[in-house]
Amino acid sequence: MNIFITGGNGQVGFELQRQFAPFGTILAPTRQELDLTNADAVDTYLAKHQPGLILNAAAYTAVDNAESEPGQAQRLNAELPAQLAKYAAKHGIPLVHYSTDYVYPGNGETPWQEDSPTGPLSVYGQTKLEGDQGIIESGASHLIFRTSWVYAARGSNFMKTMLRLGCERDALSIVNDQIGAPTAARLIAQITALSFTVHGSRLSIHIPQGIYHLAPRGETSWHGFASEIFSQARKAGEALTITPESTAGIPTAEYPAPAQRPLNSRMALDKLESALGITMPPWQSQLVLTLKEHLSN
Ligand SMILES: NC(=O)C1=CN([C@@H]2O[C@H](COP(=O)(O)OP(=O)(O)OC[C@H]3O[C@@H](n4cnc5c(N)ncnc54)[C@H](OP(=O)(O)O)[C@@H]3O)[C@@H](O)[C@H]2O)C=CC1
Ligand SMILES: Cc1cn([C@H]2C[C@H](O)[C@@H](COP(=O)(O)OP(=O)(O)O[C@H]3O[C@@H](C)C(=O)[C@@H](O)[C@H]3O)O2)c(=O)[nH]c1=O
Repeated sequence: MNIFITGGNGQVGFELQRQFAPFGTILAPTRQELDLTNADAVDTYLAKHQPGLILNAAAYTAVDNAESEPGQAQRLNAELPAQLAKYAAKHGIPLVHYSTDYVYPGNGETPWQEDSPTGPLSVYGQTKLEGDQGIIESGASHLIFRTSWVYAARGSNFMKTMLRLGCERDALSIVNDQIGAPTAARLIAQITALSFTVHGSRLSIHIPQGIYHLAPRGETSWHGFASEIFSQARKAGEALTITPESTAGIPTAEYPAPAQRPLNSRMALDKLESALGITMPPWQSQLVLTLKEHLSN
């Protein structure tokens, strides 16, 4: 069976390639091989390769740039998922898609449920929400995993930015009033694989289809995440110029950016945990693993 992974070179896509390799032939074309902004090229690719499963890990993830490039974000985050879902529905194959905490409005302190009212604050969040809606409306067999604050040993992410700045700077100011859960890309791929069963040469979704929050347990701020990165990196022997005392927590208002971020990115995990019969690990334990992989590269 052909397993079509979009965004296979990204943080989540790369981990999906590793997780799903035992289950079929991985097709993960690079941007040069298949430009996903070209809808006709995507249709031609699907017709040629006839995948038995689609894992859509491609997205326009540059949150600030999306404000000035809404057309690109719309194509990647809204139209592409709907296009893939239309194909999946027509051919009776499952589709997995990844969405974000940025679809929620960010008010209050209560964790969002999967059916909480949405209210994106940014072009990125709005286009991602439209992607979710396009999949649900398509009638395809699907899983939509809403995750948050993704990081990995590869790609560009907050952990790697902090490790770089932590070796270059004496002091850093980091927002401490946006609260959420940093999620390792590897965990996302592992949970995705756990959601499938093997039937002969085919894979099928074995939990009820729909939207699931996918994040580790616990919560922190970006400042808390940075502090844990610095603390674990120091323990692992990294020569950092930054110290815990020189890392200041600041309100979002003091870190102006083109796109507004939600303050409350807490996401309830009960639906995923009960569907899979698991307890998600604490976010700190995932950082240990990812940092170890990064430092060994
Ligand atoms: N990063 C995060 O913090 C979060 C991410 N998510 C969601 O998780 C999913 C995966 O995110 P993540 O792995 O971090 O994303 P990345 O930004 O790491 O990867 C995105 C991938 O999409 C590919 N891509 C983008 N545009 C095109 C294009 N025109 N043609 C072909 N490929 C393209 C990129 O290709 P190339 O390698 O060539 O750039 C890259 O491989 C996304 O749906 C995202 O919205 C949800 C919550 C948090
Ligand atoms: C580098 C830096 C960032 N920050 C803040 C900015 C921002 O509020 C926060 C995180 O920075 P980032 O640029 O990683 O933020 P951002 O790109 O908004 O991260 C988001 O990406 C998309 C794709 C998602 O779906 C979200 O879940 C989330 O992970 O840290 C500081 O306060 N100080 C700093 O020195």
